[in-house]
Amino acid sequence: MISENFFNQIQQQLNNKLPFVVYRKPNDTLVKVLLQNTDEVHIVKDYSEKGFVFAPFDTNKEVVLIPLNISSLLQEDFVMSSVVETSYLESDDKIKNKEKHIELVQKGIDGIKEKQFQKVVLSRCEKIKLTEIDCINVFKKLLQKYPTAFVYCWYHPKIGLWLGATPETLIKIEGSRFKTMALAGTQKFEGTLDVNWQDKEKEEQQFVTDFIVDSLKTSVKNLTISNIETIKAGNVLHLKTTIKGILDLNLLNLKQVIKVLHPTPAVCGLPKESTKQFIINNENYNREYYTGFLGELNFQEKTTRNTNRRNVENNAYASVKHISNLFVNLRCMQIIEKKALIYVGGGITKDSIPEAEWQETVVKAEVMKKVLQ
Ligand SMILES: C=C(O[C@H]1C=CC=C(C(=O)O)[C@@H]1O)C(=O)O
Repeated sequence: MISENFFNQIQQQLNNKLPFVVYRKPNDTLVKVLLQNTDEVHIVKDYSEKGFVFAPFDTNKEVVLIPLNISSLLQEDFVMSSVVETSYLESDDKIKNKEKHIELVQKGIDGIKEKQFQKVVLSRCEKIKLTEIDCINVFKKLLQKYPTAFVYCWYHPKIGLWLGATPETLIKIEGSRFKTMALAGTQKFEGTLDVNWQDKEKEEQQFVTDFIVDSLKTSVKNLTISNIETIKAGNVLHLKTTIKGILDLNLLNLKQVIKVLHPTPAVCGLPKESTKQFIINNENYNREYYTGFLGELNFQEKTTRNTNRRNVENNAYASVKHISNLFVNLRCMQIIEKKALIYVGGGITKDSIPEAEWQETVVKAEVMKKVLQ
């Protein structure tokens, strides 16, 4: 169980207006926190840095780093207690939001029919007024409610405060081994994973798999592509394909892999550049860090060949591995004073029905709304 002192230190950091990130990886119990000791904004230059990265959707904007060498790293196990279902808050302007989103989706469908692009992910930002907000408490609720997600609370006094519970890995790299996923297609979870998927969802997910495989196949070895599976993420189901391989680091280093992958068609579209422009020109709001990525960059892990042996010679077999564990920033919100800005979107294809796409964003928004009360 996490001691109250652990969370008090985070609260103290927030009160002192100093940057921090607190997070827990999917299916893990270890909660880690990095407390940066100054309020300076650090920027990633070439991805050789060590620390926690926080990257926006727009690749022309800077990627923020909480560097390991100027931060205290604390970690504690978090034991789940039972989850209490709560009612949730709604925004005041639902009708206007719906009209605007349906109009945007229709524009996307028209773009596809006019052959400007094949798929585009369109999103919206929903504002919820709060009477009060206790971010640490919201983070605790996220830990409890979403054990299979990457759960985080990130703060920088010069940038903002974000919280989320994302189901999507951008990439995990251990030495030269990598693992990524094509996650797309959504339906509401109704008590079972044994569901049928429509062609629309299958196609939008296949676009993502094909894009990842095509982008990496000439620069990796032992590429393996799993079968498509149905996974549960909070109150929704998605289609997921796992893609693994070994990078040839002379052809593709971490910076280049990220450049190739981000943003994937799970959050942007196909082709990448024209859909990115369409999103920036038409969504009518700034995504900022939503659909960007975040996570550990070049963390060191000591591995020993035989962990049972207690003798000192065993240390001769120890090697240090660099591990990066990056996630796509989905199912997230930004807290500004007493307002929560919830970011949600969905993949649009030629077969999309605007009303159904709106409904999908309503269901996805519940993931954050459920932890706000
Ligand atoms: C863009 C989002 O989800 C992506 C990830 C999984 C399923 C998606 C979909 O079905 O559209 C999206 O591609 C979001 O949740 O805001």
